[in-house]
Amino acid sequence: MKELKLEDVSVGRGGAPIVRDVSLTVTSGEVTVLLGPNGAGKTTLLEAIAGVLPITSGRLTGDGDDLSGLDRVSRAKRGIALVEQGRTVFSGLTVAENLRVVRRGTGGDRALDLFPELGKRMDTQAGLLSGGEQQMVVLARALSMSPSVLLIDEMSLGLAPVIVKRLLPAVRALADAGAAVLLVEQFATLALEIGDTAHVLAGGRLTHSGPAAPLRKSPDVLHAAYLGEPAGQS
Ligand SMILES: Nc1ncnc2c1ncn2[C@@H]1O[C@H](COP(=O)(O)OP(=O)(O)OP(=O)(O)O)[C@@H](O)[C@H]1O
Repeated sequence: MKELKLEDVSVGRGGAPIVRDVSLTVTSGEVTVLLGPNGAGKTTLLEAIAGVLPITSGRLTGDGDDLSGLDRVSRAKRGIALVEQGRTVFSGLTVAENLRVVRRGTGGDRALDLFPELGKRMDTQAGLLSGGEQQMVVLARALSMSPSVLLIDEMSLGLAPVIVKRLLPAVRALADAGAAVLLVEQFATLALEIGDTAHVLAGGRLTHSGPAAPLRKSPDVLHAAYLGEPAGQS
């Protein structure tokens, strides 16, 4: 899949509207950053794309094909992978076993190219790794599935910025290798450094959409968008 497209997508939880009329495109080779305050609906939107939650209205297409009728497994088979919030390693299994759970093709080897430090920890129980190393396993596991669309939900949760700085270039490398990446990240400045396009979601609506580069130098625009003030639509 080269292009994932959302057109006026709305998503609810338990009957309550959470995400409203979101339109955005995630393209192969690019990192699309999705920023926004807590509770804005970022996780809800990623879950709707992955097929965990239904879309209430709007269109979700992959290379022009309607995906909304597909369940989560079918969307995964179409190449959509969701790296969920929180580190979700199988803590009782070794790193090698964690990677083997989903491994197919050559994705696992690519994962080791990205995080060579995991090579030395293959026989270690994943639950004994540091938080940053666990997140590497989670990313490596997603990569093992050779996804064409990678949805990453706040992988930095609970990690120090120095670790996040190690992980984000790997995300950039995945996009450079051809993946379409949609990255939800609380460290806005760090995410914008590796992003091509940025969207800000506040109160369930997009309040800013545009190239990532100008936002790096415009904290005021970012701040206004976080507060829900529409600015700089493009
Ligand atoms: N399981 C649920 N049932 C009902 N409402 C929920 C559920 N999970 C989240 N919500 C509500 O949906 C809204 C959006 O939550 P969501 O987790 O999508 O936001 P977010 O932008 O990812 O926030 P955060 O950055 O805090 O993770 C919030 O108001 C939240 O209270």
